Amino acid sequence: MPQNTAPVIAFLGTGSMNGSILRGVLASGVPADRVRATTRSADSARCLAEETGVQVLSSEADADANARAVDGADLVLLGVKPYAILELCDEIREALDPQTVVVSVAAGITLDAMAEHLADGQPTVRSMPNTPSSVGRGVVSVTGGHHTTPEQLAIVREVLAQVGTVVEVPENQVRAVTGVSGSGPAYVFLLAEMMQKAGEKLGLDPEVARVLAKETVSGAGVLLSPDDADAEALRKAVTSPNGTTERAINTFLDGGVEQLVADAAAASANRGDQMEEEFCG
Ligand SMILES: NC(=O)C1=CN([C@@H]2O[C@H](COP(=O)(O)OP(=O)(O)OC[C@H]3O[C@@H](n4cnc5c(N)ncnc54)[C@H](OP(=O)(O)O)[C@@H]3O)[C@@H](O)[C@H]2O)C=CC1
Ligand SMILES: O=C(O)[C@@H]1CCC=N1
Repeated sequence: MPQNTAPVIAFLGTGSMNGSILRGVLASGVPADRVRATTRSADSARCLAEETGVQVLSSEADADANARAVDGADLVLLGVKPYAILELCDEIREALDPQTVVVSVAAGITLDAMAEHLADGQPTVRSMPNTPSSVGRGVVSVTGGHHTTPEQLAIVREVLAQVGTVVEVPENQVRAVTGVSGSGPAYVFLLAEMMQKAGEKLGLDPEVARVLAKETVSGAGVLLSPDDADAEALRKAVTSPNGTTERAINTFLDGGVEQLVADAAAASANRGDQMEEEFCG
């Protein structure tokens, strides 16, 4: 994306997720002056501005921070907690240009609910990203709203492609995306935490166990990175017949790990459904 024609992006609510996308966008070469951001507290605005060089406004210090940030923006990424998304739509509704595309990264907030809280015809996109976006290795789904043209969706895809792989899904599959990749990095980090604890139980020094667990998980992630990488083949390459790994893998499988992972992904997806009922009515 040529830098001088990069769309102007406003990140409203720039914490863990929107902050990851913002960092990924900047790392891809988009100049800081094409980006603005908001947070609630003045402290987090200051920290983010110092770290990134982006103009960050705080709603605590300026009640109009969000409305100011969307002025002249081509894209607006809503990254507050789900319960606050529709209120934020109300807040910025009058300040938005009719062509500005409003992208929500929130779990459990539907395109219909967003449309009800924005001006008629405002283009919207529902997205489900994940935090590896901060290092350009995110995976993110997009679903265009009723008033979003293919060209507008293409611009959103192009921006999000700066921070990872983009897939397009129908809205009824966002719950599944959430269960697999939105929440997914936490499953992998949990595994790393558990591997560290297992190492300690086996007698390793805690720091040595931490390094072994983290390097193993991140190294395995790198092996799985190429487009044609195959998780099953990579697993088999570690697993000698009647060797040590086979015993470990069988312990996982006999303990029901496959069902547990399916149940965990379904629990995440179901919580997304529940949030739709709670917040979108
Ligand atoms: N975390 C993740 O891995 C993922 C999160 N999401 C979605 O991202 C959204 C945000 O989650 P997450 O990033 O984890 O949450 P965080 O709490 O980390 O970030 C929320 C941000 O919103 C800011 N904020 C709160 N109220 C306002 C306001 N009125 N105006 C401007 N900014 C405000 C907060 O400011 P301050 O820092 O000052 O409190 C904070 O920066 C959620 O909707 C979630 O469903 C989606 C996919 C993955
Ligand atoms: O935990 C959550 O609700 C958010 C959505 C997906 C990842 N984090």
